[in-house]
Amino acid sequence: MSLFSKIRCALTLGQGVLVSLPEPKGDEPPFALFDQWFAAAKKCGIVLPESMLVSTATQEGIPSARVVLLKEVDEQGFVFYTNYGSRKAAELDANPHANLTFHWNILQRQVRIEGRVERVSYEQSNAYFQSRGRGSRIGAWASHQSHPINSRSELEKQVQHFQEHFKDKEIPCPEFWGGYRVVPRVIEFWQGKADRLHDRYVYSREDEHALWNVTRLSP
Ligand SMILES: Cc1cc2nc3c(=O)[nH]c(=O)nc-3n(C[C@H](O)[C@H](O)[C@H](O)COP(=O)(O)O)c2cc1C
Ligand SMILES: Cc1ncc(COP(=O)(O)O)c(C=O)c1O
Repeated sequence: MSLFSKIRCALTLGQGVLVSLPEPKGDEPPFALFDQWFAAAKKCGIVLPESMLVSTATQEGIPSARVVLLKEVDEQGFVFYTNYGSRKAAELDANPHANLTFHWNILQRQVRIEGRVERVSYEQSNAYFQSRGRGSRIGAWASHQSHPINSRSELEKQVQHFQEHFKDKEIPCPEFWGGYRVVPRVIEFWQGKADRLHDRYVYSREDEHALWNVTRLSP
């Protein structure tokens, strides 16, 4: 084992390369395992463990991907917040399917999630929006995300405009900003192991009312 691997094992208390994934049982849902891995990622010092790659595609199947932050997760799905006028939103409106990919480097873990996508309610978006700092709330109003802008000063003018507009007032969540929930149909857990002989388990279900199946995949 290389020095780097030894340091990594020490830092992560042997999670990752040293510990095999427990054999999953029959039709057990994958959420408990996701929670366990996410908690481990938060504990081991990874910067922004909640960052994930969101891949979308146009109706013609042309893909695009970008990093966003996971803000809520439960058995209903995985929620991130964004601008409903952005490129990703246009792609999701036309083709409501996405893939989420987490890579927790030091733990040698990857999780890939596939599923249909729906918008969360305005109430849910507003509840999250109100938890953000005032600057980020103004920023959301000021930015036409993914649209061309002539200069930074144009953006700053927009910021100033909304600072004045909302001076001493509550800042509501804009109708053009909110959450998307990815309702998982497939979740793959990948645990890096020595000699590239990794553990891979893929959980899948026909739809969100069906039971989960789990299968081991070759590395
Ligand atoms: C670490 C990190 C976290 C980010 N989190 C978000 C996020 O939660 N929501 C968001 O809209 N953009 C987020 N961004 C910006 C996106 O990567 C992207 O630039 C933006 O959403 C526009 O993407 P689009 O043009 O494909 O729609 C984040 C970027 C980074 C690097
Ligand atoms: C443009 C944009 N929107 C939303 C977010 C979500 O994060 P937060 O709500 O913590 O600002 C980010 C995070 O980087 C971001 O860059």
